[in-house]
Amino acid sequence: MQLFHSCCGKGFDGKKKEKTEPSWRVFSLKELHAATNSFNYDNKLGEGRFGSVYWGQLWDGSQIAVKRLKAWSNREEIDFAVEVEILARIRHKNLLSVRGYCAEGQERLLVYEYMPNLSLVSHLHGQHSAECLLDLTKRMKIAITCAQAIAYLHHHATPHIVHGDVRASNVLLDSELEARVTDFGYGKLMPDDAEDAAAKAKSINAYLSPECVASGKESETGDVYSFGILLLVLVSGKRPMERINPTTTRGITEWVLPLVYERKFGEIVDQRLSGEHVEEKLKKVVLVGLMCAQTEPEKRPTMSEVVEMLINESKEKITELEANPLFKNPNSSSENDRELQVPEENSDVIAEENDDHQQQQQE
Ligand SMILES: Nc1ncnc2c1ncn2[C@@H]1O[C@H](COP(=O)(O)OP(=O)(O)OP(=O)(O)O)[C@@H](O)[C@H]1O
Repeated sequence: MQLFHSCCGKGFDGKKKEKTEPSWRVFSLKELHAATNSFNYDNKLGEGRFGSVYWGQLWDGSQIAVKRLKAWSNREEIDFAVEVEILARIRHKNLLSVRGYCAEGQERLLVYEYMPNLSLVSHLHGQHSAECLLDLTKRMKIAITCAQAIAYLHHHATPHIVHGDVRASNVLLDSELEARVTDFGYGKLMPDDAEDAAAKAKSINAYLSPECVASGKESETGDVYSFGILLLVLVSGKRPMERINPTTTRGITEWVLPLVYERKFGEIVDQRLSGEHVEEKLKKVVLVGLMCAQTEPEKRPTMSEVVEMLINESKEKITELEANPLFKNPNSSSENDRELQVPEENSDVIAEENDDHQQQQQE
């Protein structure tokens, strides 16, 4: 199908795009085979719910990541192309947009710019974690720029987009360790049979809000909840769900909240970072993370408000934030009991990032 072969440099409506903005285009299967050494196992970067990702290099030397989608072959080429084009038009400096796609025969592939520093997960818990490349400044910047990227999807993109899968493995890092949020808008692209698999995977996703788990539906407030968990993971270096004994797991909010009641912020902060200054700065991130991860969706801030809270440097703001009833110890007041849901004990799975497969690939 040649539908969009002539679209390079133009939007769907035919208007010229900014010259400086990298444009999307259609790739041929032959070109992607050549770039990835025929999807060689050695080129494989990892595997997610929707397929495997391969590193590749184009004829001009540029590096790409190619996501080879599984179970999409029944998706009509034209529907697929239209949906990809909508996603490809979403541009923000902290979003990793689709650079192009390939739809030939049974194959459906998405092409992205290659991110040499992989994902946030590999820096917090994976192959880069020992190097501790993410200092305080970088973590603060990642928190703010990710919030801005998601706020852009919610409030400024046309159409507005619910990310639906905000988590550390979907925050990729470029050569400067700057964040690029990826994997947004997949809900629209998915065929029905893949949706079931996705729903299953999501039911064990520790980033997912209680109402999204219950309804199976994505929402902006659900994204805010997931972003709250992401902030807590970023500050603490902990996983979103940890096994505390052979039969019990504990969600990150369940661990953080009692420490916040006692104002023991130093114990929450990743021990690889140290010092008073670090604790003070990251305190705000912890508080904002908990505000986002409240059980009741209507009590969560919007992503624009989250951005505002994160960039505001004033001490008064932090004091104001800290005075929120949410951070009062329920044992010292019967009112305003815990607003945050303490995740139920789960003896079946450690609902982590689904990143075990990823780490196996990378280590
Ligand atoms: N553009 C990219 N540059 C570098 N690595 C990438 C890129 N895109 C994906 N990866 C890596 O490929 C692996 C698989 O990514 P993928 O997005 O398919 O799954 P995931 O995000 O880990 O899981 P899920 O699909 O369930 O959200 C991950 O290790 C990810 O870090």
